[in-house]
Amino acid sequence: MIRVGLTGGIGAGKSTVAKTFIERGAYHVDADRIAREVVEPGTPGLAALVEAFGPEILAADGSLDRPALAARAFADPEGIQTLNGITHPLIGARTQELNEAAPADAVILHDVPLLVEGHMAPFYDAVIVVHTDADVRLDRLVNLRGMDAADARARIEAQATDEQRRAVADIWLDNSGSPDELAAQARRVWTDRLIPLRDNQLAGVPAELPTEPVPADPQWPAVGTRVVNRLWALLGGTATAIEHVGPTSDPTVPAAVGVIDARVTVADAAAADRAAELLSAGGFPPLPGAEPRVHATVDPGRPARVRIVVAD
Ligand SMILES: CC(C)(COP(=O)(O)OP(=O)(O)OC[C@H]1O[C@@H](n2cnc3c(N)ncnc32)[C@H](O)[C@@H]1O)[C@@H](O)C(=O)NCCC(=O)NCCS
Ligand SMILES: Nc1ncnc2c1ncn2[C@@H]1O[C@H](COP(=O)(O)OP(=O)(O)OP(=O)(O)O)[C@@H](O)[C@H]1O
Repeated sequence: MIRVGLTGGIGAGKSTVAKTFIERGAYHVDADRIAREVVEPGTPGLAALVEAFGPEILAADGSLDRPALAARAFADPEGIQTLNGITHPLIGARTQELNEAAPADAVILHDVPLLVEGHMAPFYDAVIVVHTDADVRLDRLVNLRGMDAADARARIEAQATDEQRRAVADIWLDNSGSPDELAAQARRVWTDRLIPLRDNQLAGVPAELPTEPVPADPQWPAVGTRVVNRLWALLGGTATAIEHVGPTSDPTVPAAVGVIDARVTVADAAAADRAAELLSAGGFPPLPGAEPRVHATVDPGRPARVRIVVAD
């Protein structure tokens, strides 16, 4: 199974991308839907919201009056913090249950608006960001969805910036064209990236690494940072240091083979064995034909090789 995070600012077009993947068999875990489940009538989540925001957030039938809560919660940063403090742990727990129920060959699509805000990017095999400029989103939310303009603005303000999303995006989908164009991009990502990634992970083999030098890519340091962050998420305390090394980490090289090389330092041989297991389970199986303790990614779109070294 692989876990793919899908995110984007409010109204960016995540639904179009999710629909395209679901039609192709993705196992959809939808944070907005879970957010509704955990505050249904009779839940501890709804009781906690009423205690924090008052009984005015309830409709006549006892269910949550969502616009009433939105008006209170998004009015100031403390309100947002209170809302998130109540709902996010409940959403996290339910998400975990759904992930555990996914079949072994699943492409789990975690549709989560606040992925960047929650610092969750390193916990996915791939992060997809759907991008639309904020002024276009505001226009669509107000004119196509009938959303209150002040509410839409407040949510955009409460969310991550484009720059923060770009920093974590393994795949960037631009939705400034038509919905059909966005769906076409999503179909290519599914076929050319996600399915090979999933199949490699199931087979326990890395994606083929390039061998020919190419002109230096200014994105290499940023990709290196993402790979290092992913490795920390996989290895945690098993590693003592994780670094982007080799030619793609050197901003002065004019050309290099486009592979992100990472070095994972561990304290002893037992930790090296543990790191190897964690890497294999997390999408970095051993690289066939290489010396022991050299692994490589299953992702064909982000070539990366990892060497585990035991500290002197
Ligand atoms: C305040 C609530 C009741 C308003 O409900 P409403 O039906 O108007 O919106 P809905 O839940 O469909 O969310 C629509 C979009 O608003 C944005 N949004 C929702 N909650 C938040 C938040 N806490 N911070 C920033 N943006 C948010 C997201 O882009 C989301 O996709 C609701 O959004 C809520 O319970 N939010 C807290 C849970 C949460 O953070 N959900 C986001 C996914 S984890
Ligand atoms: N390329 C597009 N051109 C015109 N309208 C679009 C386009 N993409 C999406 N929309 C419209 O913009 C609105 C927001 O799109 P959508 O619901 O897909 O975004 P979303 O990211 O899923 O939203 P949310 O953050 O609320 O979950 C919808 O009304 C949708 O029909």
